[in-house]
Amino acid sequence: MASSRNLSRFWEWGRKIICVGRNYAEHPKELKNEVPTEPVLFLKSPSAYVREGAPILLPYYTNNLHHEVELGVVIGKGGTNIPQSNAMDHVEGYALCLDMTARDIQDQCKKKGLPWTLAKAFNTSCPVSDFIPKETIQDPHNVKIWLKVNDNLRQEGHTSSMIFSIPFLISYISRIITLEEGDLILTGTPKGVAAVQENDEMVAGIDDIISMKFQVKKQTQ
Ligand SMILES: CC(=O)CC(=O)C(=O)O
Ligand SMILES: [Mg+2]
Repeated sequence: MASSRNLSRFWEWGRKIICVGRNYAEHPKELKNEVPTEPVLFLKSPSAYVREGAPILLPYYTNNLHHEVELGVVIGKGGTNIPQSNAMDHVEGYALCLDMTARDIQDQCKKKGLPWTLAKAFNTSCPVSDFIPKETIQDPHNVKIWLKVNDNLRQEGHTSSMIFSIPFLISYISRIITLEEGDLILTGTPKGVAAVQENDEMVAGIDDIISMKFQVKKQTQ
């Protein structure tokens, strides 16, 4: 029994969104980044959450907004220094997520040694599906995540290709940042990231377990 409160609308809790980068070797390779030997972590703000029915907004300062489809892990029981051996007891469920990324801004930040906040943490940068109860996904390291843009398949990856497993990530993160009920961990994206334009329609899914649809719109000032 992980949670005392109902996490089926975890995005309304306003908790942390902790993202893992470069967790599928093929993705850092396609961006000519090094494959990590330790998890790469960054955060999104709770205002990054957006749900089906509302648009993903193109930030006014980017010309290259990329999609990254990812498996999200919803934390049900918080903790610090969580051992890998019981890390899965802290999981309440999952969600399909997009880590929307202003790639041109991220490239500039990397060159200047600046943080990725503008590239990764802007409003609507974290579209999420409905909550998926833990029992629905027997093995989170054995599902396919996919994303289509205007009906063209762009990303298709298998969670068995993650470099760092979910128990390892929970344990690693909790030694640095205390995990709380309602936190969301994005576990990294497989290859195939690419740009979206205004009015593009993205449909993403986890096998045939869940799918979600979002449209991209220009931000009106
Ligand atoms: C280079 C990145 O943007 C890393 C990232 O977010 C990922 O999922 O990998
Ligand atoms: Mg990502």
